Amino acid sequence: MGPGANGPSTAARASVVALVAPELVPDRDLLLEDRNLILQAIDAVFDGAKRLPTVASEHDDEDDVLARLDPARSVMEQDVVDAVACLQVRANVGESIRGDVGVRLERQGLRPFVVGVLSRPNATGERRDGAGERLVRGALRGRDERGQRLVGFGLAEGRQHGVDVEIGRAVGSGERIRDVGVADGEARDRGVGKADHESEVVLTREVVESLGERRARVGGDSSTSIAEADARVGRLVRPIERLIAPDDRESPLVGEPGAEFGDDVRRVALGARRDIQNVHTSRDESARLVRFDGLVSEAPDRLITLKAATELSEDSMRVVVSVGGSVLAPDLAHERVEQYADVIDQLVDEGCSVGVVVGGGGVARSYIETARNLGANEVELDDIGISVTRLNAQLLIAALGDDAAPSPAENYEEAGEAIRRGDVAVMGGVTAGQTTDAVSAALAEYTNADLLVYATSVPGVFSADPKTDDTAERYDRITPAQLVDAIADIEMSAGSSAPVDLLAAKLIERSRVRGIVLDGTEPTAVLDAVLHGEHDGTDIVPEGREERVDYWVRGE
Ligand SMILES: Nc1ncnc2c1ncn2[C@@H]1O[C@H](COP(=O)(O)OP(=O)(O)O)[C@@H](O)[C@H]1O
Ligand SMILES: O=c1ccn([C@@H]2O[C@H](COP(=O)(O)OP(=O)(O)O)[C@@H](O)[C@H]2O)c(=O)[nH]1
Repeated sequence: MGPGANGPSTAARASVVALVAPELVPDRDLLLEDRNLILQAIDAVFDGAKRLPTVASEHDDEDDVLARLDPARSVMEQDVVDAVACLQVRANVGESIRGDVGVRLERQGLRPFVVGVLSRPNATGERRDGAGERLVRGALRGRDERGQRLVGFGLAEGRQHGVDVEIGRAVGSGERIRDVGVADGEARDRGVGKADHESEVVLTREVVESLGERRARVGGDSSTSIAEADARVGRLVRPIERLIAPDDRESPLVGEPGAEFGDDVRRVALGARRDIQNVHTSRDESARLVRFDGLVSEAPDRLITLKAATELSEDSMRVVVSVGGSVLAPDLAHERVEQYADVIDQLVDEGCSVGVVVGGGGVARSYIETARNLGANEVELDDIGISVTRLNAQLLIAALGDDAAPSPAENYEEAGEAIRRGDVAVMGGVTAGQTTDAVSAALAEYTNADLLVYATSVPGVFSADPKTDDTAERYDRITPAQLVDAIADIEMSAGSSAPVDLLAAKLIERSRVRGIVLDGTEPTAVLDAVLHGEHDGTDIVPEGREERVDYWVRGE
């Protein structure tokens, strides 16, 4: 099914997907096709009068429920993607959305648990005349009374006057979550025990399971499950959840095209850099909003504009993190790898696009030494080193789960694609004659990264090797040219040690990316450096880049 085959709203959506992430278009089509199947399944549920109780929360519980949400983790966690449900509510649902849209995750044998409230049209629960389209969404996380984690993700779109479509998505552990339901606020507020409201849709576990089994083709030879496709589209829309507060009411973006949002034009995401001029951003209490005039006028529907606009967040900072093998897996302890995955998750949650390049560390050196003693030449030794870096990359991928592309990227193009898709790209070495330091610098250059962080086993770049020279002094700040000088004399053989290798330094010099070399033994050091610019290592500051004081993700 091609974009547009489902009428204007499908076309609009497809065009936005094409705008912000061209490579997702096939997935989107897949999703829509599957969504129709899901709809049919839902109809069958209705027809069979197999309705389940609507969200059974008492109104007063709401704040308590919301207070228990755990905002720190991402929706797309490895352990919660087992069941993905796409819900498409019947066409008339918008007519009756008056109160909140609730998502219920119900576990077998336990009282239904309302994970959260997706949105609230306005404070009084009344419809706003003439307010036009609105987007409601939420990422809802909580723990039930037994401490098990529940995650719900919902995206609903509606219009005040005759909704055209509503989409909800919920993600939960298949083990624990039996049903996923979306019910309109009126029904919810009444605490209806039986589903008797027209707009209620309940997707049973059976439906999820039967559809989840179905494999669908996505382009060429590859195939993917609904869950995979949906998770990918989920990552596309994830920035929306971050950008609009759950109680977002009358978003200024749902205003007149061309409305002013101040002139604090700041960072824009890759898509904006490529395609869109004239970006205005502003902040208000509840949301960070971005507007770009061109798209507003071209967009078929302002709702979609809102989606695209929020996608291109000012906070979308691109970071490449180089994690030395010696800091990622000094002794192959899983805890350290997990800590790094947590740090990367947090960067993603903060709105960063992240590429990670993983080194080979002591394991690579051991292999190289053994192979050298066996007579292997330097290129062969490098190839062995590369294999180990990729093994280490796989450890990190295992820890990152669904946030990461499933295998280490083999080249920069692949890594760049993964990043544009919204995945964390993880890679190891690529070619003999260099180290992963150079890979990181090249990836930063290729993806036009804002920042390149080297998490290594020394606390920065020194005037000499600090492990052998007591008089070595750490540079707080260094230009790429000075970096080249500082490391020019370090020997370059397979497995050799330098804070950053010479090729990397040259690439940094060429691309003028800002860099930091820091001690990555404590993974949170990377977080502080990226989010706040705080670290005890060495800043690599290309000439002419010193002025960027608003650089950090949290520009305080
Ligand atoms: N001028 C220098 N400044 C900092 N470190 C240096 C310098 N010269 C050599 N080194 C060595 O570079 C190494 C960098 O750490 P390494 O173990 O290679 O980390 P990673 O595995 O993170 O790449 C350290 O062993 C350090 O002793
Ligand atoms: O693109 C690459 C990356 C790595 N390597 C080899 O793999 C080893 C281990 O990688 P690296 O030094 O980056 O790991 P680290 O010591 O930084 O963890 C290097 O010494 C090289 O021999 C390579 O040849 N090409």
